[in-house]
Amino acid sequence: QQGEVSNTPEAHDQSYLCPVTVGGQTLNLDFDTGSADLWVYSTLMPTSEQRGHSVYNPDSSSSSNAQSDNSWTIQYSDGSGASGTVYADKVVVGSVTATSQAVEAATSVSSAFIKETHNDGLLGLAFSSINTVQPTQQTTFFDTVKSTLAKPLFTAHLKKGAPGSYDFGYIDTSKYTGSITYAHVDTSNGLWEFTASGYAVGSGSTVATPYDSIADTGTSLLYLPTEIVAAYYGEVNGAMYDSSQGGYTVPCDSNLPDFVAIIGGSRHTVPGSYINYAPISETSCFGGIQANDGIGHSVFGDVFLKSQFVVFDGSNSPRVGFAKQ
Ligand SMILES: COc1ccc(CN)cc1O
Repeated sequence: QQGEVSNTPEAHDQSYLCPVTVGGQTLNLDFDTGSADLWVYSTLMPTSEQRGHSVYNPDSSSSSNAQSDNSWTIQYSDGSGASGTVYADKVVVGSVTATSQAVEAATSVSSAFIKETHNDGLLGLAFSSINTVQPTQQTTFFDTVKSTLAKPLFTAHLKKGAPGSYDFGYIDTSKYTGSITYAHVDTSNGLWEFTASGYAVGSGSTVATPYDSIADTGTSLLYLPTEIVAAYYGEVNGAMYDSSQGGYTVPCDSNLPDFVAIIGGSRHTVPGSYINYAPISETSCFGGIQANDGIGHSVFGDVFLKSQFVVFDGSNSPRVGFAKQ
């Protein structure tokens, strides 16, 4: 099988949500290549926390089966989290169907999620080795359906301020220009982890330096080594590290330089305008490039990914591919 589902950006392209049917009930989920749990808002949560969301009601699904011995709890790098119980149910993404997918029904979610009123949960697309269900670890939607897909891959086509798509099982050549360049993925941390080999700022010269990175659709910004971040903002008049904001800010009227990442031996360019992420005040804007301190690797999040067509190849030698949109 193969299929396509649309994604729609939240404000500032902070996240991208896709309609998914779970036991015949449609929820809008954040597809996250940085985690491996499919969890949903549910009727098991306090009613007040459900308000404004579409929720999964396992009792009203004719295809749900409680996995009563299993539970889950997840913490994300931004400090948010959720926990709950587990059901097996039918999950449909576009036209791709998992007849019995582990659906992690939330009993509790952290305040950061409650604030995202259109987000009804996450669909993890990292490797199942980091799924949090205990005592019996479960597979991601992609791993559940992979053997039934025409090709064992999915693609991400995220756009700046406009709907895009995720495709499963095929590469739509109309969604990119030029060629796709691939980088080998190291799956030992359960992530789409690769090594970028250099960078350039604007029209500046290319600096060859390897940096361990992940492709993460569930992270909004582009997190890079501190020396690369300093080199970038060193080219921006009025840029500053503002500890009260927790990162670099730029004047909102800046003409920001492009950022070029060298991956798979090719140049992949983020337009400077994508690096003006969101206004903080009348004149100050939060930078879309921030330091990766404390994360342990660089994170190619939506600020970068929305300039690319990205292939997540789950074959026996996993790799990520990037092409210009
Ligand atoms: C609070 O919102 C989120 C927290 C964590 C992730 C996964 N990186 C996605 C979210 O939308």
